[in-house]
Amino acid sequence: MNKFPLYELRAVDKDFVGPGEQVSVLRQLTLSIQAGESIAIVGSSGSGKSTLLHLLGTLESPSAGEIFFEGQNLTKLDEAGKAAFRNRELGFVFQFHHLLPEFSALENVAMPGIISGMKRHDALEHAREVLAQVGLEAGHNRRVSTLSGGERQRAAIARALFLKPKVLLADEPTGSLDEQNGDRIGDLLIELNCDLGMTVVVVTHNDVLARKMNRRLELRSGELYEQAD
Ligand SMILES: Nc1ncnc2c1ncn2[C@@H]1O[C@H](COP(=O)(O)OP(=O)(O)OP(=O)(O)O)[C@@H](O)[C@H]1O
Repeated sequence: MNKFPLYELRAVDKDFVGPGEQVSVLRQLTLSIQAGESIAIVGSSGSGKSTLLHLLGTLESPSAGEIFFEGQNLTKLDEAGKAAFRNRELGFVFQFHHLLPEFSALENVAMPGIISGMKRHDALEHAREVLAQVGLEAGHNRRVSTLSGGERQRAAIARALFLKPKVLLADEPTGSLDEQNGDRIGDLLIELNCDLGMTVVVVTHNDVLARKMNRRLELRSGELYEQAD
């Protein structure tokens, strides 16, 4: 067991500097996330949910404070170090899936493996297994442009899982889906959390999805509040 929390945020600020003004989005955030938790980040539009997710994903850097991952100070990493960290530990899922429409689901899912130097045959083989894990075994040879919204989001989750990340960071993963498909994606995220012990952090406006997670953190006026059940 690692004695450190998975994530630890210490007095994190995030400001954006615009023309003539500075917007203070996150103020003095303190947060601990343990391995195996499932967390929803909620709050009104513009409250800084995506910004917080981007900080956890090292896609943005804090303006002040520090972010640790298993005791390692992420704030001290250079760009190459951050990229290596993201590849090794994180899977990302976004609202609009960001798959390549002209390639098959299988090729899209195998992409992180092929990019990281795996043999194409092995990458495709593993992609097949991961697609089965997300319930998309039947659609793997179809081009992404022919898949439904729910199927595309499953493929996107499979791609995020391909390199076996410890953490899945999802930004509005059900935002472009109807209620039923959104619900299924929420169940899938919980399955991955429970069955694989993967830590899941989702940013969402979807209350049903948020309630599936075991912790809900609400951003209000730049501060974080733990919501009670
Ligand atoms: N790169 C940036 N440059 C300047 N301002 C930014 C940048 N990214 C975010 N912001 C600002 O920070 C604030 C928080 O944005 P963020 O996208 O994190 O909110 P959110 O809670 O995810 O919103 P939504 O629910 O609408 O997606 C907003 O006022 C936004 O305009």
